[in-house]
Amino acid sequence: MIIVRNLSKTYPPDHRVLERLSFQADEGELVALLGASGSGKTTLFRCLMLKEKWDDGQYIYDGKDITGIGPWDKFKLRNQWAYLEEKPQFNPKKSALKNVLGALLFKKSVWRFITNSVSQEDHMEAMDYLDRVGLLDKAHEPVEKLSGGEKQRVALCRALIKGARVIYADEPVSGLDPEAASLVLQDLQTICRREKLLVFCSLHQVELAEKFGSRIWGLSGGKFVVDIAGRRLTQREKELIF
Ligand SMILES: Nc1ncnc2c1ncn2[C@@H]1O[C@H](COP(=O)(O)OP(=O)(O)OP(=O)(O)O)[C@@H](O)[C@H]1O
Repeated sequence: MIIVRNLSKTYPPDHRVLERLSFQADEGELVALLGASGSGKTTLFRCLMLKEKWDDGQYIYDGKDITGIGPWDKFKLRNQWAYLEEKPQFNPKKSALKNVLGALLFKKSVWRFITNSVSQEDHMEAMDYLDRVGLLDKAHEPVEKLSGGEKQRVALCRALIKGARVIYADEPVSGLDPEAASLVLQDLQTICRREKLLVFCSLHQVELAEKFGSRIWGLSGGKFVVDIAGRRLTQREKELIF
């Protein structure tokens, strides 16, 4: 699904953050990305979402070379990608359902989004997606009253309903207690397998990467120092990453 060859990224004037990264990642994979603070995890995600310019490298998505595509093609592709951040942005006073409906209407047409014209079918679809992430009973709660883990699941729901095929989850469980963190990652894992999505998830906690990643990457010094199928890391691997 994604093939990257020799991705390099430097921030001006000469801070080289990513150094000739190459990889292939496919649908159904949950790639847990580990790395110390400042190792370049967010930069990597931003590069893959084409929000940052690359110095160098080749980017193949779904068999097409998208390295130098123009703004319109980028816009179309970005609809297939979703970014889940540590603190998701919502309209806090609106219910979970209305926040999810917003993403659905925007997908269908910008005009419907602006006029907020919701059909019975849209309503059912949004409820169905909330059900998939276990939030049916919170559908009518204002988002500001939801817990951190529940907010993440609303964000995941918005990503799913807009039809995302690749999800970049940037430290989605920082700030959550261990139980809530596990629940969010479990949802991501289930949905990744069931809907055959490709999920990249940056994490600070090794145990969570070991438990939920089908693959684990360790980023250090701008390079992948670990790229393995999900399993317990050895002490040596941990030392390479941190
Ligand atoms: N817009 C920018 N301009 C210049 N330098 C930047 C910019 N964004 C990030 N950096 C630098 O690039 C390096 C990597 O940052 P990045 O945010 O990708 O790391 P990270 O692994 O996501 O860190 P954290 O785990 O703390 O979120 C850091 O040294 C950071 O200061």
